[in-house]
Amino acid sequence: MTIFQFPKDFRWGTATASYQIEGAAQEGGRGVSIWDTFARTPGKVFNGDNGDVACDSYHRYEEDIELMKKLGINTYRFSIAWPRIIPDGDGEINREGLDFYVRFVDALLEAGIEPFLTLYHWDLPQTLEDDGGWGNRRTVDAFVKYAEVIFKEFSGKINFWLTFNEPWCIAFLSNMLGIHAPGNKDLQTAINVAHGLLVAHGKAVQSFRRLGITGQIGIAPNVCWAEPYSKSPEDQAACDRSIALNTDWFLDPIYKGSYPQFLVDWFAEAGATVPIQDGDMEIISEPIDLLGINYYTMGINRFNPEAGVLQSEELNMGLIKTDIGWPVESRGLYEFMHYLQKYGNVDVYITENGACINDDLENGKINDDRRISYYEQHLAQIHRIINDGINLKGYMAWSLMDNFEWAEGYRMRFGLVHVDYRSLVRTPKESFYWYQNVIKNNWLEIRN
Ligand SMILES: CCOCCOc1ccc(-c2cn(C[C@@H]3NC[C@@H](O)[C@H]3O)nn2)cc1
Repeated sequence: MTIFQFPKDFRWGTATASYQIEGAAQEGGRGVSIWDTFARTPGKVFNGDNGDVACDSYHRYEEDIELMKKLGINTYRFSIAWPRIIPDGDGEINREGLDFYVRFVDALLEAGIEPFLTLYHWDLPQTLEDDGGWGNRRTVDAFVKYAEVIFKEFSGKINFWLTFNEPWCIAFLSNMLGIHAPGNKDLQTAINVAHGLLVAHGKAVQSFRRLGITGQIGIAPNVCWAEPYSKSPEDQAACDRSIALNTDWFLDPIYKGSYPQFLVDWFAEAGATVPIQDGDMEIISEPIDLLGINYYTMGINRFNPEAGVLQSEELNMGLIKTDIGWPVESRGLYEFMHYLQKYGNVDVYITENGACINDDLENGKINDDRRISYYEQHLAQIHRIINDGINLKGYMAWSLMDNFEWAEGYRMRFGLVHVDYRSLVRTPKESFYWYQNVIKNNWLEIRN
């Protein structure tokens, strides 16, 4: 038996997102988001699933908070649906939508749970996408208007703020690969989206400072850690490109005020350029207070000129995989956190980490041992990272409950709590009780 003791002020939490859990898509004055549109486009989402009902957390959030209290978390990461606040994107404020989140945040605080808010977790008002989306400065200005409404409403109640969740997914997964909403498949569009969201991030941080909003603000990139298949420079360079597109492409502008030149040059070869306007980089590099890091898996990559715009191919190395097909390899989290130190020993929270394990109910229980094993491995690496002196301040498991997993619909389950999507009955899995014990003890026991 090995015991890993965590720091006494370490934050333990779980994470969700508005479109994935709320449902009530046509209630409370909510407007249409790009995910409502994308999910209704034939062939985009498995089984034609959508977020119309999801986990019905819009109506069941008090039940969800009871589960959080039972779990013992002190931090809960969630997102606000922009289309509930300003339904057409940049017009009138929908007070009914704002009041829903006021009730929710007050209930979290009443339960002694710290709200950890993501302003944008992918549900862009469709009206803005129709007018060019993140590549149009109208959307940038609309985001700042939306953010300022939330800042003013929740200053003093919320102390942890994230502008964007997984900017690589927003820009490249959704606009170069076309796998997520809005489904574009164009490199220049993706680069325009990435730049637009970065300018929006910077302007929102400037507003946050100007308005004197309480707490700390940052952004939550998702990690792509990759190690070379061989010692060849070509394989290492392929890994460098993959890692940098998820991380450096966004964090270099924020922390250094410029894009990583080797990738700018790489994209120029492909005929794509960054639409930088005067003053943009100064705006983007407005200092932030924290980083959220989302880690799921890592790859062994090699150079392959046929492997997409980055010419970086991830190989199947025969590792154990989760049910969504991602290799279970916690070592990448440790390696990435040391890679991240090039931006300084900044305050970091793991804002997403978890396993897609599709175990179902058996005799009223869900024996998701594979999820427990995944968490054991990753929390052991978290302890190792802290022990190395890295400022890792907290951990939020993805996810509190099974939910709408984007293009995979409801077939892929990441939750510590099982959701029956017909009855909406929530059932804590064995991993819930395992995590409950880790939180209660504030230590991890690795079984022999
Ligand atoms: C076949 C080619 O494939 C290219 C990569 O395609 C993907 C798809 C999906 C992801 C992905 C999904 N998640 C989990 C979510 N994070 C945010 C939260 O909302 C979770 O639901 N993280 N990354 C990455 C890459």
